[in-house]
Parts: sequence; structure tokens; C-alpha cells
Amino acid sequence: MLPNLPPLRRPGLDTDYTLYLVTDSSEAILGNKDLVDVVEKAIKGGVGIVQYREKNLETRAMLTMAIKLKQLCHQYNVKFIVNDRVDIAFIAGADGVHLGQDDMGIKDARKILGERAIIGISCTTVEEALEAVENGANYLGIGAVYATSTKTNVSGIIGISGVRNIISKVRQTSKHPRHVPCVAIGGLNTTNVQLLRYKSHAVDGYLEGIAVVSAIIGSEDATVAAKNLKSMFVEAPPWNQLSQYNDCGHTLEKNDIVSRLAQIAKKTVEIKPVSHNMTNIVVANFAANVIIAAGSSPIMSMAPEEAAELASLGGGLVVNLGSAIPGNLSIFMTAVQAYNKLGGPVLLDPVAVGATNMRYNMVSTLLNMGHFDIIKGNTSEIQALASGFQGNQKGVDSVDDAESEQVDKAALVSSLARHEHCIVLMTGKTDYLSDGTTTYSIDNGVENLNSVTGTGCALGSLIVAFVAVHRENKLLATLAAVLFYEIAAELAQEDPVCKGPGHFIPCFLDALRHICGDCKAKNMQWLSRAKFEKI
Ligand SMILES: Cc1ncc(COP(=O)(O)OP(=O)(O)O)c(N)n1
Ligand SMILES: Cc1ncsc1CCOP(=O)(O)O
Repeated sequence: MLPNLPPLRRPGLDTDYTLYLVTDSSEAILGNKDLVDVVEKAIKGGVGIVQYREKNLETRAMLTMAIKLKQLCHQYNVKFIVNDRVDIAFIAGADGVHLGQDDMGIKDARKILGERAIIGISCTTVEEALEAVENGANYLGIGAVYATSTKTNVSGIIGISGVRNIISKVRQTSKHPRHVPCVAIGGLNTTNVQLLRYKSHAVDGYLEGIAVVSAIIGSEDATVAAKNLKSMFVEAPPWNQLSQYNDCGHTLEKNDIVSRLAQIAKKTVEIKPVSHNMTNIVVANFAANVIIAAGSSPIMSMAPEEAAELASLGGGLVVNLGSAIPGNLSIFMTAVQAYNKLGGPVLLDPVAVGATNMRYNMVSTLLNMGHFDIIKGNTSEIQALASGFQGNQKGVDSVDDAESEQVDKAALVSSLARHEHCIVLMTGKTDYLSDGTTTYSIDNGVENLNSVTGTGCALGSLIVAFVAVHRENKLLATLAAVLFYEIAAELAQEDPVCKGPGHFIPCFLDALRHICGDCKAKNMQWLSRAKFEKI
């Protein structure tokens, strides 16, 4: 997991890649501003390396501009790189060159520019990155991360997962002991750089910096734009500001965990947090009733117009894909980003993500564009997210066949949690819950939870209420919500009037209300039924 974000600039590295400015003098981006002036302002805002990227000028004019920019950069002790043109880099006395996959090869450029030159190369795939490291690249420009109108001929949009994959493969596979810094490029701005840094972090490597064109060159004030980008990239994101990984049961004894769970449940019903649901048409009514019975406050709203206001109420958000269509993506994203900005918890329920390509693509986009604190799914859903789409889920139910029984579920949830830097809950006969460091198995619940629709979805609605009140302890808050819910289900099934699925729903709502009342009365006897183990 990611207790603290790593330092950016490595000791001993004399180039600061944290904020890398790539220029563009087109009318559409620079407008009628003066390029040298904009670059100077950007340097004052914290840019540590500048690349002169010129697609429209004749060689002579380009050389003149390169010399001006080099002088400016060196005046501020900032590195100066030329895009594509090794000849201009050489004559202007630049610190190096940035090469694309179709430009002169690294080894040839090195012959011209010498051993001390900084030679960077663009990479979209792992193979390109490994080859570049082999050939002696000094840094990698990885992208495009997101769609961009600055470069029309990008060779691929790889998303955060593509960046993370390249970084971790380069670190794992590289035979070179020397460190090759990685910067990401493409569509980066203040709304996405925090997420990029947080989620591109792999166990074996991380991003040193961001390379940006339009967010600085096209801005009104390059100093302000650079400052904002740099601080966004460097600062811990709002959803991680409290140390969620401390005190989450990693080292606690079971009795201590149970008393924490009791405190969490009591405080949740006392505060009555908002559970904001962007959920499916089948479960909305049931989920709202569950939330009310459990002592929280539901709102079922798909309106992006009110998402920021709802986020400011301090509750949590559920994004449930049960009956979503691709047109809902931008609505979801508006809400997710509003909650991310304030650090309010967001739960993703990737319903039937293993069943169709449409669902898988929607979930991939969501994970690429926003932070989810919790991912909750059944075995098939979590398997699809952890191992890629295979299309073997039939409908929304989990395919719990002999093959899936062989899967090491604890390892699966833990690895997905580490990969996505979030909490993962896999529901089933035994539930598995992990933050990537600590994993719990939970054996509460009853068969009737599977015989009525919407019980899985409604659990998500309760979890965000609990986590909203305990943002500093998301793992234990999720565990508390699962136990509250599943123990209520056990009490419902034991109710003499409960004869089957039809009676189960009202009995379950009654039992939730009962436990909620117990929590208010500080009677936590129900927790003695908790059956969970740290794995
Ligand atoms: C830091 C950085 N990364 C990638 C690129 C893209 O370079 P390239 O693929 O050569 O495309 P053009 O910039 O030449 O259009 C870059 N310039 N800088
Ligand atoms: C040069 C380049 N290479 C990949 S994307 C890109 C353009 C990035 O521009 P912007 O930061 O404006 O999206």
C-alpha cells in the first residue's frame, strides 16, 4: 500500500523532473503570448526542465529560439532539452534531446551529443521502454496518459494503468542498476495529476514527474499554472491525507479490533451520515430502506448538478454499475471527482464487470479517471478486475464453480487492493476484505442474502456511510459495516416469522433497526456473533 508518497527527486539526480515543461508555439495554445516570456514565468512557478518542441518553424528560426531558451534556462539553473532535432540540440548547446520512436536512435544521438547529454525517449509500451533503457536512455516520457488535442498523432492512450505497468516492468526487468526516471505526458492538468501520481505508484517504482504542454503554455499565467500543477502533484491527495493505513488492525489483537468495531458502529449511528447512491434501478428502493433502518441517511441521486453540494454534506458515494449505460460515465465522473476533491469515500460496485465488454470498459475508464476508496464485488467481478476481462461471468451472479474455488481469494483481494491502492471487499459464502497489507476473512451472513435481489448492492450503500465517519480507518470501518449487515441478516433468518425470501426482507430491515437501536443504547452484544479472522 501507499502509507506515504515517496520523495520525488532522487538524491544524486541533478535534474529535477517533477514538473517538465514541453513548449508549443501554435496559435491554438500559445496564442499571442511571447514564448520566452511564458517559459520564464513557468520556471518561476517551479518548472525544473524545459523541452523546446517546435513543429512549424524553419531550421534557422528554430535555432535562434533554441539559443534564447537555453540561455534563459541556464540562467535559472534549469535543464534545457530540444525535441526531435539532434542537430539543433548540438549547435544550441542544449543539455540534451527528446526522441520519439521514429526519430534518430538513442545510440546515434549519443555519438553526436556525447556521454553527458540527457537523452529522453517517448514510450507507449513496455517493449519500447525496456529497449530504451537497454540503449542508454536517461529518462522515459510515458504516454499519452489521457486524450490530448496538443498532439494529433499519439501512438496510444494508455491510461494510468498503462503508466504503472511500464514503470513496474522497467524496474523489475531492467538489467541496468542505473536509475532511469519516468515522466508521464498527455492530457495532464490539475484535475488528474494527483490521481496519476497516487495510482501509478507500483511496488517497485514510481513516477518522478509530469510533462505538460497546454496546461502551462495555454494558461493565462504560467507561474500560477506551474505552481498549482507542481503542488497538486507533490501533495498527498485529500482521500489519503489522514493516515488510513495506521491503526487499521494490522498489529491489533482480535479483542482490540472488536472494541474498535464497536466504537465505529456507535459513532456511525450517532452521526447519521449521508449515503449518496448512484445505483441501479433494481435496488434503489431496497438500498434506501436498508440505510434508513441502519440509522444513516440515504439519497438516491444521479444528478451531476448537485453532486458537489451532496459531497459537501460529508457522506460517501456509491457508484453501482448494475443498470448503467456508457452515457452515465460522465455523470459518475462528475460525482466521483467532487467526492475525491473533499476526500469523501467513494465505493465502486462493478456489477457484472466480468460479463460484457461494455461493463469492463466502463469500469476501466472509471478507475482511470477517479479514485475509489473501496471496490466491492463478488468472486467473478473481483477476478475480472484482477486478471482482465475473460467474459466468463453469466449475468450479475458470481460463477462460483469448482475452478473459482481453487482461487486463492485472500491473495486475489490483497493484490487488487495493492494494485488499485484501495480497499477491496469480495463477497461470498466467506467474504474477503483487504487493504493490500491486512486481509480479513468474514464468515457471517446467511443463504437468504443470496435469494433476494439487491442485498449485495445495499451493503455498498451501508459501507460508505460507515467509512464517511471513519475516513482515517477505512479498513476497519468497512469490516464494521459488513458485520453490522451480515449479523442483522442472521438475526432476520432466525426470526420465527421468517419462512423464506419473502419474509426475509422485512425481517432483515427490522433486524438492522434493532442493531441500530442497540448501538444507540451502547449495547454491543450483537458483535459477539462476529466471525472474522486476520489471514
Ligand atoms: C517528455 C516527453 N514525452 C513524450 C514526448 C513525445 O515525443 P514524440 O513521440 O517524439 O512526439 P513529438 O513531441 O515529437 O510530437 C515529448 N515530446 N516529451
Ligand atoms: C507531446 C506529447 N506526447 C504525447 S502526448 C503529448 C502532448 C501533451 O500535451 P498536453 O499536455 O497539452 O496534453
